[in-house]
Amino acid sequence: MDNRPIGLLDSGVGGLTVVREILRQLPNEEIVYIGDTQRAPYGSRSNEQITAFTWDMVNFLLSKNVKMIVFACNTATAVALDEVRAALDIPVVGVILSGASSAIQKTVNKKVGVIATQATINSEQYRKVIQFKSSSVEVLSLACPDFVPLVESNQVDTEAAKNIVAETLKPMVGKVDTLILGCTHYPLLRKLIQKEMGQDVQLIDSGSETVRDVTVLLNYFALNGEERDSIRHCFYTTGDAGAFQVMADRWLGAGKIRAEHTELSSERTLLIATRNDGKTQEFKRLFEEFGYKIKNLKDYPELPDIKETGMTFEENARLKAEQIAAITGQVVIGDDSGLCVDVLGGLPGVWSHRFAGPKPTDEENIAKLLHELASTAITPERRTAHFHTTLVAAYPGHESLVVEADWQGRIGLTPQGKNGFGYDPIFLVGESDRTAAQLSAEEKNTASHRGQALQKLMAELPKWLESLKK
Ligand SMILES: O=P(O)(O)OP(=O)(O)OP(=O)(O)OC[C@H]1O[C@@H](n2cnc3c(O)ncnc32)[C@H](O)[C@@H]1O
Ligand SMILES: [Mg+2]
Repeated sequence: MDNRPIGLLDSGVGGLTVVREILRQLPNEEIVYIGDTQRAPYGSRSNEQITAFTWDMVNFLLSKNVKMIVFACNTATAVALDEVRAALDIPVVGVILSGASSAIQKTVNKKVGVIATQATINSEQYRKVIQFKSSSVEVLSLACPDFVPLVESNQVDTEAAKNIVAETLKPMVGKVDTLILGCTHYPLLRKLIQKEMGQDVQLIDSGSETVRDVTVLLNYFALNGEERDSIRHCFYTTGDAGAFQVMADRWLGAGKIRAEHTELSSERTLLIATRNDGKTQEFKRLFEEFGYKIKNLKDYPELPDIKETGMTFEENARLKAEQIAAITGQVVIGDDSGLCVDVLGGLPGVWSHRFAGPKPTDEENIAKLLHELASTAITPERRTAHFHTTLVAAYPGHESLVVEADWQGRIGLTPQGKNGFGYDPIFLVGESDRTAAQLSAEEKNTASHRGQALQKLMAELPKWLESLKK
């Protein structure tokens, strides 16, 4: 027995259709619900944003001590479920598998339709699951981007809703005998959808199918709640609590639950232990994609200068990250990077910044390097080099997370290009004759040592951040 609540997340009010089933089928379970109404709809957002927002909701639910998380949102399931599930040690359930399985059981003519948001359709998750389980079933998919806004703005009973549903479903009508409502908002439009598709078409509510899986998991992991009087459900929205309440009253019955407004800490801020503006600019763009804001040491003038006394990139990155984390008590990302030229045995390497002296300009470092290579390395084959980045995420009292990446290229004969920083004007990328300083910021970030290292960091960071709570 376990009386902790079940956490449900959704981009808005759609997940209430799952709540209704939980209240009906699992009366001993307490619910904590978070709807990110403020940032809905999710369906037309990028995968990076959907994943970042989903993590905001997951972290919120974890702070409420939930025993299981239900993604009551197809879009979040399609895009972020696997990542979240791998990172957490409580059960995490999504809506897609259950809806797909039910459709396979119910179709007679083996033609199943899926209507969902653009992101869910793009992910092809329903098609993949259905055809993996039963390759003879044909799947017809249709994105309905206008449906969620209709529901979120409480317009389901209007003439406009009727017209939009009719117009949108045209390509689906007459083609299937079973239709998956692949978005938890859509059951709120059920009557209109049924009318348009015809009474013979079976509509599958993927959310309510999911509750069956929740029941199985509660039994399997012995997580069922006891019968008790003190059950208090908590419903939170990042948008307007009043508007959410109207939808909840209508869908669950008047006065069944009380909605509260909450903020999600979406402006997650990470401190990067650097004073280098060029690097900071790159980190800013890269981290923004994942929903993080960043600060650097210039935002904290009182912090000491950390001496880079290490002999390796990792030692230096650890020095910066771990010392600043110890002082500030927060998560800090440290980075040490540099240019390693093969014919110089890897120099300037960890000394890249101070290659030409204690406080050189980028031009002085470049001039010194070109001078070193002038006599020994004339042919392009003798001028091979790579940039290296080691990234360290540190938090006091915890093992740091370390990742690294290289970017291969050659050293040019003269500086070319104005973008980037440091040695970029003489770094010919790969086998090309363009320098890193001739690439746009996007081009550089996609390929560079720092961009690649950050991709690796982001793959592991959620799990590592989670481990800090233990
Ligand atoms: O220690 P912080 O404050 O982070 O700033 P820093 O400039 O000293 O940073 P590093 O110790 O990592 O030294 C990296 C040097 O290597 C060079 N470098 C690193 N990444 C580069 C890139 O993407 N493009 C060009 N040069 C780069 C550049 O000269 C940097 O100053
Ligand atoms: Mg440095």
